Amino acid sequence: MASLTFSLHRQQWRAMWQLTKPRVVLLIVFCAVIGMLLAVPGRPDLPRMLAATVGIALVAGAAAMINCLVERTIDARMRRTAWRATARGDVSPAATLLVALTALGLGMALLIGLVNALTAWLTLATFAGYAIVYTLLLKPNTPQNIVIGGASGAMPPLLGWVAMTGEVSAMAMLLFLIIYTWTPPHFWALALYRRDDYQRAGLPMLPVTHGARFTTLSIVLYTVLLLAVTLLPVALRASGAVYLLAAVLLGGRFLWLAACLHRNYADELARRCFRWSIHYLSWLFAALLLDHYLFIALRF
Ligand code: HEM
Ligand SMILES: CC(C)=CCC/C(C)=C/CC/C(C)=C/COP(=O)(O)OP(=O)(O)O
Repeated sequence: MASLTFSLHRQQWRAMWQLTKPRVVLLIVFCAVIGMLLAVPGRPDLPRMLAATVGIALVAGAAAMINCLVERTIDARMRRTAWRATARGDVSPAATLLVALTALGLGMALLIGLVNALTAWLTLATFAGYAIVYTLLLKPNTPQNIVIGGASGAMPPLLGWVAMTGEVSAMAMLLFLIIYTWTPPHFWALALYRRDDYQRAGLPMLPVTHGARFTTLSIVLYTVLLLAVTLLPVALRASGAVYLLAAVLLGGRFLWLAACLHRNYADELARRCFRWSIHYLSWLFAALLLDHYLFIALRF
């Protein structure tokens, strides 16, 4: 097995890297790091933070690789994913499994050895939630797949928080709740303009099972819920005016796009909505952090 890994060509390593879904993992890690920084009032413990960041990134990348491995036949049937090395057969399942398990092992070792046990076990549960529960059980069987499975995608800021404090707090759960309610509009916007892919692959995504009209309405409702949830940190006095302004402006644009999509569906608009979901989450978390540091600076 070991010689298998080392005999991979440079091109195959590049393909393996793509299987980790690097851009998704980047945003996951960004949210985890913000969870870490929000958890501590002053200067964070940098070595612990670095170990937690690399550990979470390795486990998240491993989860994405297992997802690509399990879904290689389905991926081959979809235009969006047919290029993946697992779907094309450019890397063998055994090599993919070995690299993923190595990343998982390294990530867990870092979390257990240099962070804390609670973070390590919660990260492992998140791995299992995505790579096994979502990928194997939920995704092929129910249109609520991402509503339930979204729980694993929502874990990163909570993991970051626990990495720095060793415990789960109300604010950590609130950060989880923000990503949890963000996930359905994020994914359904993409599933709408990719519905032919999902139909061909035989996956019961909401636009395939319930049609575009029901899906756009669901996006609007979840976006309203998201806007409400993002106001909770202010209601609980954990965040201030800068964050409030960002949450209202960013959420307002998300809701406006969702409403336009529901009123007048077009694939291009769904694509814009999906792209905005990513910018939205990035800016919202950046605003949480800015607000946190402004609060500290003004207090002293
Ligand atoms: C179960 C929950 C989720 C589902 C089902 C989902 C689904 C998807 C899908 C299908 C794509 C397209 C990927 C591609 O074309 O390669 C995507 C892209 C993306 N997702 Fe998600 N996602 C989820 C959670 C998350 C989370 C938690 C984050 C980050 C915090 C995230 C960030 C992104 C980013 C940044 C992209 C763009 C990737 C690129 O441009 O290559 N997603 N998502
Ligand atoms: C911290 C940690 C261990 C996190 C693991 C959780 C994780 C990687 C969540 C990402 C969610 C994601 C990439 C969904 C893609 O949906 P999909 O798999 O349906 O998309 P696809 O059709 O592109 O494969």
